Order: sequence, then structure tokens, then C-alpha cells
Amino acid sequence: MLPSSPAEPPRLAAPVNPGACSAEAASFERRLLAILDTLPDALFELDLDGRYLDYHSPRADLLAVPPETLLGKTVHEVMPAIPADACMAALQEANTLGFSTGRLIELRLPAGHRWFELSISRKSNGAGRSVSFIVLARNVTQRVASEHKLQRLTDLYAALSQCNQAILRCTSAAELFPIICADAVNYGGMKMAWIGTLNAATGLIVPVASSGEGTAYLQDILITPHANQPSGQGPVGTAFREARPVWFQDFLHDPRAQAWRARASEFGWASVAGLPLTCHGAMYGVLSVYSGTVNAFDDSAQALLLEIAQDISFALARFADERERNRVQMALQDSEERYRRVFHTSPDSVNINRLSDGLYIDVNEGFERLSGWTADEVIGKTSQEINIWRCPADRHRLKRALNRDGHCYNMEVEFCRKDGTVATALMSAALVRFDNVDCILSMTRDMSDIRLAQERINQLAHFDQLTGLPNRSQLQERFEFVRQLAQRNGESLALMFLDLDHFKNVNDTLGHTIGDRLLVQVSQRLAGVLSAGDTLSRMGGDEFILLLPSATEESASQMALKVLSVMAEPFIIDDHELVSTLSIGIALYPHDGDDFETLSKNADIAMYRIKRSSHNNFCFFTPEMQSHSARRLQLSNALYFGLTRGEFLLHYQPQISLQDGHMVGVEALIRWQHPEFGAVAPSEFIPIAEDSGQILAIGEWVLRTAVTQMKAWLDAGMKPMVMSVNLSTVQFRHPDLLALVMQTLQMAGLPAQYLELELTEAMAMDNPTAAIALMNQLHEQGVRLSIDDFGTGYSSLSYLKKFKVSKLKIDQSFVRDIGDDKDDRAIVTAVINLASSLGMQTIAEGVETPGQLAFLRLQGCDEAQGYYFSKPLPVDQLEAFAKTMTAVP
Ligand SMILES: Nc1nc2c(ncn2[C@@H]2O[C@@H]3COP(=O)(O)O[C@H]4[C@@H](O)[C@H](n5cnc6c(=O)[nH]c(N)nc65)O[C@@H]4COP(=O)(O)O[C@H]3[C@H]2O)c(=O)[nH]1
Repeated sequence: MLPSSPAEPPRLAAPVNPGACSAEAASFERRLLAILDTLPDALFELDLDGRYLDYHSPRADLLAVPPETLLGKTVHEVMPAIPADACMAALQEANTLGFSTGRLIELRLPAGHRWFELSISRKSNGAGRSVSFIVLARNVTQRVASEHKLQRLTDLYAALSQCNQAILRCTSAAELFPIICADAVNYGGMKMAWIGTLNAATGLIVPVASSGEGTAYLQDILITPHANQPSGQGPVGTAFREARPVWFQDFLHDPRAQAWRARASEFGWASVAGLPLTCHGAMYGVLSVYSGTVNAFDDSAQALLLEIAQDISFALARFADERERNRVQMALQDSEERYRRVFHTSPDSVNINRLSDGLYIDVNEGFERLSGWTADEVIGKTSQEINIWRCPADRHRLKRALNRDGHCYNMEVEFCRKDGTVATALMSAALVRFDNVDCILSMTRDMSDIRLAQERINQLAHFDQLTGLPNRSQLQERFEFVRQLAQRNGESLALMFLDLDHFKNVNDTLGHTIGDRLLVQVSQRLAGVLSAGDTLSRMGGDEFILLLPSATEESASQMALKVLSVMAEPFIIDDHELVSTLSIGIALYPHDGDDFETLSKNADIAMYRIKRSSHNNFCFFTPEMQSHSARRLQLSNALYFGLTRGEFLLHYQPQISLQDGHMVGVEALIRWQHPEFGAVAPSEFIPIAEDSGQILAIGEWVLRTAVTQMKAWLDAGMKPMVMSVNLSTVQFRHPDLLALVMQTLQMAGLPAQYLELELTEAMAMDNPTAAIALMNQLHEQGVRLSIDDFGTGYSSLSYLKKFKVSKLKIDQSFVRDIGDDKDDRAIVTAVINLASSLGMQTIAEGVETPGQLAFLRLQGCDEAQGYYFSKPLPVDQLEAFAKTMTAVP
């Protein structure tokens, strides 16, 4: 403990009085000194206060102060407090017990830290003299270092053991890491430990767990794994980057730790290690441990710490495996659950049968719904036992497909339900293996509803819903079939177009329900005359087509006559007795066309011819009709420009009072002078204009021209009379008619009583309620109304009474034959009487002879017009007629 100076030999055993000693004693002392000198230990003599009385130390490097300063000082003056206190305690013990051994003191000497073990014995200096102590200070530095090392290793082993226990216990890194850090501190003798992982967003290694004193050190610490940055040079960054353990044995003096030095010195880090943690070989993070001792990580410590790191890495791999296993397990459970759900909730029938014997192993609710059998009833039985196959052939087909391909898709099968009803189904099946048993997995979709729906769709697509007859598309298919047959056999066939006459009247007067029932009865009656192979089809409305395979002109005529004759009988619907006739047009294959479109169009043209002429008849298509039809098209196109090019004009036919023979009115009749077609009769172009809708513009022009003309005549002083203007059906139905009439009168300045609108009987009866309303309005405005062609249609007397009509016009067809036909005479007489009884006037048209005039006059007809008086005349000629005419006799 005190230096021995080379100039000054060790003192404790020097001869005190050489002269007084015997030679033997001197020799003994010399030997003793020699022995003491050879000992590595220092010897001191101290008093009870710890004051140095003497010393002997051959090793000056083991003394804390120069030896010459030692004597007379106390241990507290020579040593730091801790070792001095320990020394004093040992002295006290020796004073009490006579000796003290084994106390250790640590001294920081220039040569480094040294540990000394004190052995003290009390020295008795004789009575009356104070006691002193001989202190032997043995340098045990190496032994203590070994012990410390051993302790560290023991600690680290303890830490390793704790870590391993934690590793076994924990199931995740989040759970394990804090325990590892705590174990490194609590058991491994580390001051602080933490685990960091790379934050992908910031690129920094950030603590995820830490323990020990000084974790504040980690607050906002900057550590990166980048080699080119100072913050990446430390043990953690390097370990992460290079995936190897990094040991900083003297952290505060290591240049690589420059970035953290100031911060680290506050916390007293002496050694720092960074240990890479991996998961399945991939870098995961770094375990960093901090020791307060320089060179804390010797080989053994390093090996142990590495083992801890490796065990953690192993645990991380295990956690990952565990997670993956859990994931797979979950996925498996999920898929099982899904399968279970799919199996049970599938709307389709699913059943699993054992391949070897066909026993049902499992069925779902869909199976129960489809078959009516419950799972309990079928599991353990075969399909034959429950007789589920309606046709055994289906089962054999399935077996063959499975044997051949191992599966079958969408096989159409029929099943017998438990209640005996039959289900149509689509079945898919495959060979599968469940629980090591070969099975057949079958999925079956009940198609019964779909089949019904398909049949319904088919019905809708191919049949007329009202009559149940084939519709156009079905007829076309049928036509194609019989046409090919006819072509192969060199035969003809007939296509008949049938249209009910005046069907609209039935609909309008009796309502659509009656109309529909009439159509049904007509179709039934027509179907009754068909031969096998004939096809009757409804085209919609009141149109039918009859397809007659192998028909000639003659056989088609016979059929047409047959059809007309079965229609002759009235139809009874509720209280109504309806007579309904047909107009029939016939086209023959191949003469009149070789495809459906052409033949049906030509048959339609032929039918139209009948409609326009006689009704209730038939005719065959002729090419002349075709050209007529072509002319219709040309006229329709030409009409488009007729108004703008001023091709129309009005002629006026005088109307004569049969009482006094004076002209009481004129009927405006349109004339069309086309530059190419010449004069086109109104009877030809008016229906075309009506069909194309151009009649509205033409009618408006007629009304305006006639009204303006009448005003001009009145203004010119012509005797007041009535201007009669024809209205077409389309005009009459137009909602703006009233407004148009009133506006036209107003613009022309003609009082309403000078205008008479002629509508036909059919127009009035078309929709009698609406007609009555309109007539009332026109009547209220002072406009006169007359009914043209009276007697040609079906006028209901009850309606007629309600019509605000001032005049009935007797159709010229009756007037024409007055002389020869008593029926016509009777009709004319009846009409005149009817009008009279209803308070209406009558005017006869088409009067050509004095005889006709005489008859009409005799019957009390009020007025007449016709060639007998005058043809329809252009304006100037009418004016001349008016001026020159004298009362007709
Ligand atoms: N055989 C013969 N015929 C006579 C005699 N007196 C007059 N007629 C003709 O008989 C038709 C009478 O007109 P409607 O019955 O209203 O029949 C008219 C009418 O329905 C229609 N029509 C004529 N002009 C117009 C019009 O401006 N608007 C509308 N909507 N239809 C019109 O065209 C039809 C034919 O007109 P038109 O060819 O002008 O033929 C007129 C007239 O020229 C006679 O004594 N003997």
C-alpha cells in the first residue's frame, strides 16, 4: 500500500539495534527480510486510528502514494474513502478478535486498478504501550478479475437462461422483446438493453423495447443503418447493416461512436454491443446492450450474448412460423367454414355418394328441397333405394361419364321427388376423395321453374297471347319449313291475309273486352276449318294469316269461301249478336313471291283491294295491284310537296234547296293537279294523305281556302249560303280541331253559321262519346254539322239522337239506283223520315236525273246536289253559275 523507494529499503523488518543482537539473531533477521522481500505482498504497521507506523513493500507500483509521505498519515489521508473505510473496519475487527482476514479493497493506481486482500493481526507491544496492527496487503487483482469475469459469465448465463425461458413462453416479438431487455439488465449485469427495428417510413432504427437505467438515452436517438452517415457508424447501425455482432469495448473513446459520445457520457456507457436479430435469415432488428465496464465483452461474454441473440432469432423464426401456421390454420378453417356454408346454403342440391356402393354420405338442404327427402332419410341409402332417378338411363349416362372423364357437366336429368312429382334438373358431378374415401360429388340445379319460364317465354315469343295462335315469328318458321317442302316437291302454297271488317267499330262501341272476345271466337271458328298442316296465325289487331301448304289457286279459293262462310253466322258475346266479315287477300308461292315478306305483303295488298271495294270477299294478288301499291307510294311522296308547290285547288259543287230550287250552299271539293300524274282524284289521294298524316295540313288548307272564299263571296254580294267542308277522320280526331276551326273563321272574318263541316257516319260512330262532345262544342260556336254517306255505316239511333247534326247526307250509292232498286228507295225514304223525326234536314248527293230528283222531292228530301244541277266548279265558274242560275224546277 505504500511505495518502497529504491533509495530507501523496506522498513518493517530492518534491524532495530544491530549491536544488541546476537549473530544468530542477525542471521535470522536477514533471512526473514529476504523472505519478506520475496513476498509480493506489502506489510504495514498501523495503530488503532489507522495511522501508518511502519511499512514493508518491495513493490513501489503497488503503493498509492510515495513511500516517504506515508509514515504518520492515516489511511483516510492516503486512500479514497471506500478502501480507507474498509481498512478501518478490518482494524476494528482485528482489535476485537485479534485478527481480520479476507477484506478486499480496490485502489486505482497509476498502473491501473488493483485489488488487495487484507490480513490483519493485532500486535501486542507490551503493557502500557498502545496496541498496533500488522497489515498484510496481498495483491489479488488477478483473482478478483477472474471472479468478476466469472460473475459476469454467471450473470450472462442467468440472463441466457431467463431469455430462453421467455422465448419458450412468449408467442410474439412484442411480448418477448421487453422481457429480453429486462433479463439482460436484471440477470445479465447490463446497465441498459434495448431492441430496435427499422422503421420503413423514416429509414431509422427505432426502439421497440428497452429496459434498465438510462433508457432516456434512447429518447429521439438518431440511428440509421447507412454506412455513409455518422449515425450509421455505431454498434446498432453497423450490426443491422452488416448482419454481424459489433462490439464497442470502450464506447466513449471509440471514434465510431462520435455521434453519441456527449449523450453517452451522461449515462456512463463504457461498453456497448449491437447484436443482429434475424428471422429466417432476414434482418429483423438489433439487440443492443450497455455495460458500465470497459471491455465488458470478453470472448466468453460475446459468445453468450451471441447465443442470446441467436436464440431470439430462433424465436422470431418460430413466431413467424407460428403466425404462418396460424394463418394457414385460419385459412383452412375459413375454407372449411366456407365449404360448409357453400355446402349447406347452396341453393342447388349437393350430395356426396360413396363410389364403391353409391351410398349417400352427405346431402345439403338444397338436396332436401329438390328431392323432398331429408338427410336422415337418405344417408346410408343408395339412389336406387329411394328411386330418385326417373330414367335409369340418366344414371347410366352419369356413370359412363364419370368412368370416362371423371366428371360430367350440366347433364340434363329428371328426378322423382319423394312425393312422386318429377323435377327437371341440370347435374354436374365429379369423382373426389373425402377422408380417403372415393366419392361422387354431385351438384344439381332444379330447372323445373326455369323450364316452365322457358316454356312461358317460348309461348310469349311464338304465340299470340290472346288467341293462343302462332304469332308472326312462329309463322315465319313454319312458312320456311313448308316453303322448302314445296320447293322440293315442286308444289305451290298459299298465304292468305285476313282482316276483320269494321272491327274498330266493335272495339270503339262495345269496348275492348268484347273486341278481344270476338277475336278469340273468330280465331276458334277459323281454326275449325283448317286441315292438318295448315297454320293460322294472328298478326295483331284484327289481322290473321292463314298458311296453306301445297295449296293451288283453286284449293285456296275454296278455303277462302269456306272461311267467309263460317264467318257468316253471327257471333254471340254476352247480349251482343255481332256479324263480322273478313276481307281476304291471297298470294301464291312461287308465283307471287318466294319469301315470307313478299308473299305476306302481296297478300296484304290484295286484301286491301277487297277492303277498299267490297269487304267480306277475297281476291288473289295480281301484279296490277303491285303497281297500284307502287303508285300509292309515289303519290304519297308527291303529296309531300303538293301544298308548298300550290298544286291543290278547290272546286265547289252547288247544293240546291228542293223546296224553292235555289242554291243554298256549296260543297268544297279538293282537286290536285300534279305536274306529272295530272289530275289525281280525291278518292285516290285522300286515303293516302290520311294514312301518311298529311291530311292534317291539307285539311287545314281546305278549311282556310273555303272559309276565305265564302267570306269573299259574301263580301262580293253573293246571296248568303253555307260552305260545306269535308273533314277526314284524322282531322276529326285531332284535339285541336275546334281551335283550328274557330281561329280560321276568325281570321277570315266569316260568321260561323256559314260553315258546315261534313263528317262521315263512321267517323261519328268511331268514338261516339268524343264525337258528341266535339259536336256540342262546334254547335255552341254556331258551326253546322252534317253526316256524309249516311246509310253506309252502323249508326246507333241512341247516339244519333245525341249528335248535334243539322243534316244527313244520303249517300249517292242509294240515290244512284233509286229508279231500279226498291231497297234503295226504301233506305232513302227511311233516312229522310229518320232525319225528320230527329229534327234534321236531308241532302241527297249524286243526283243526276230528273227521276231521282222527283223521288227525293216526293219523299220530302230538303236539299240535293249532283251533276243534274252542276258538277263541282272552279271559283269563277261557280260565281257564273250563281249569277245565271234561276230556280231549279
Ligand atoms: N257520280 C257522281 N258523282 C258526283 C255527283 N255529284 C257529286 N259527285 C261527286 O261525289 C263526291 C261527293 O263528295 P263526297 O261524298 O264527300 O266524297 C268525297 C270526299 O269524301 C273526298 N273529298 C273531296 N274533297 C275533300 C276535301 O276537301 N277533304 C276531305 N277530307 N275529303 C274530300 O273525296 C271524295 C270524292 O270527291 P270527288 O271526287 O270530288 O267526288 C265528289 C263529287 O265530285 C254526281 O251527280 N254523280
